[in-house]
Amino acid sequence: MSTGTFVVSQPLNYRGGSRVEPADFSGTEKAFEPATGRVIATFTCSGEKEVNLAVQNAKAAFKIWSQKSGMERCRILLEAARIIRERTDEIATMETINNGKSIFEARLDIDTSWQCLEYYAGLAGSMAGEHIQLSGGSFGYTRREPLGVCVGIGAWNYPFQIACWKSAPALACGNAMIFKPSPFTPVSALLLAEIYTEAGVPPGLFNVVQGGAATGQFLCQHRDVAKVSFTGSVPTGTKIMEMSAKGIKPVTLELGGKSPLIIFSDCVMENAVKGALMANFLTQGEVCCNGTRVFVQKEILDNFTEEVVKQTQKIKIGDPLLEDTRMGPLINRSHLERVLGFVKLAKEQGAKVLCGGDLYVPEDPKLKDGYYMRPCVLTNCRDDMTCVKEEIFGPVMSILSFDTEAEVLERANDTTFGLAAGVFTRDIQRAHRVVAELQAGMCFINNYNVSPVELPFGGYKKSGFGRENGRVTIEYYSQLKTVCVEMGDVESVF
Ligand SMILES: NC(=O)c1ccc[n+]([C@@H]2O[C@H](COP(=O)([O-])OP(=O)(O)OC[C@H]3O[C@@H](n4cnc5c(N)ncnc54)[C@H](O)[C@@H]3O)[C@@H](O)[C@H]2O)c1
Ligand SMILES: C[N+](C)(C)CCCC=O
Repeated sequence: MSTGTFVVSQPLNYRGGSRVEPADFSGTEKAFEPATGRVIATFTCSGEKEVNLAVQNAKAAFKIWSQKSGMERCRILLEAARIIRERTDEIATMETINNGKSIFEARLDIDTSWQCLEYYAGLAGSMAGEHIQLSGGSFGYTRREPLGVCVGIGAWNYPFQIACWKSAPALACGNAMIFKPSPFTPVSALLLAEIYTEAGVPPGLFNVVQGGAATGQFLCQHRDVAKVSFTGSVPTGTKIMEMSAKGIKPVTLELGGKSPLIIFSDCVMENAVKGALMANFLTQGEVCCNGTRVFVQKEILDNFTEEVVKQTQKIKIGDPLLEDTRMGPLINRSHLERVLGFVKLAKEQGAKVLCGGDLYVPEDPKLKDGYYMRPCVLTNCRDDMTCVKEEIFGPVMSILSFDTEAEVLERANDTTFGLAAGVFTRDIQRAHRVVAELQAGMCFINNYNVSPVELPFGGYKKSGFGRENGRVTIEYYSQLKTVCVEMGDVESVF
């Protein structure tokens, strides 16, 4: 498959074990190939009737799936993980075409997707309650039970990975899931649905409904939906929480960020520079946990900045399906304009552009309508500038200088977000002291944006709550039942 050739011809909803056209609709959407600006799919957004049908199917599948033993679920999830791994190139290609990220990166995303299924397959077999001895031979025990039909709502930056990070723990715990991708990236979740079916899940256990806000609302408000796991922006997260509050439904919110990356003067400079690039330019900077506020200790500011700019200018931008491309186009035209607008405002507010921050037009004529920009490094930044306070969600790094540990900690924490943070230093005591003070759910020491699925991921403050990945996520997709067993006679107080 090459850039500029793919079109979607099959239905994009998945219900009861196969692709279907929605029973009704609440509008239409177009999905693009960001590399060329071409429309690759025009699809109908699901209405209330389609959402009801998806819930009915999920409920029927839940009855079968929740009765299976953990080991039975484990085997099916392992088979799905195996198929994803085997089809990595095909899935990554689809992701690259619809999202714009480089094929090199998309393959890494698919790796953390099948690894997530493997990890929760392992936990499915070992999920267990407790036995508690009581007086007189009586006892109690706890059962970890599934919630029922869970809804997953995804963002467009990691379409396949988000679907896996939500569905793997949900299914491992015995739940069914209805997943709604972002209307910008509707394609790859269908591959996951087909893979689950091929691996042996009951029809209806994992369904895909397409659409935007209206479809999402039908899902969140449905009385038979037990839980909502959402990845997206803070404003939408607020609405999801309000809707869930009305139904007393548990929610997981994976929201935005404006994370600090702190570079102390005793760092290994080469690693710190690589870390800053990893923290800012993966997926064209469209990453929730990016460390976009790069605080650099004064003594090394000039050396660090010079090296970061040099490495940023070397990033190969272009056709994301080419093996040597490391930065593709942004998700769509309006987002590209928004990101360029942030750079313009940063300049007006006194920041200095050291490189990039402008449109990039690749030489290949088929890419001329794509949404490319050069990655940008800003200096002369102050904490009160818009580029330092707001989530840009594009390839824009803001460099700030600092003197002392106490000062940088105060400035790093001075934000309503709290998704991630990073520290580069050779001083092991300082590294741990600093991360203990950072108000962020995901902290990195001497690296950034790596994502082993064994580690819980999620935010503090307005970046959300609940976790994805790691053992703890089992608690977000299950509920605890306590059973108290009397072995003697009832001693009534009446
Ligand atoms: N913390 C994380 O793990 C994580 C990961 C990726 C992206 N993000 C965040 O996501 C944002 C970018 O993604 P986006 O632009 O797709 O976010 P968004 O909030 O616009 O949309 C996210 C999803 O919510 C749906 N939606 C929109 N309105 C809705 C409503 N009223 N009810 C129900 N569903 C609704 C959308 O259709 C989409 O599927 C950024 O802020 C980024 O930081 C967070
Ligand atoms: C895989 N990363 C880079 C840690 C991103 C996780 C999801 C955030 O947008």
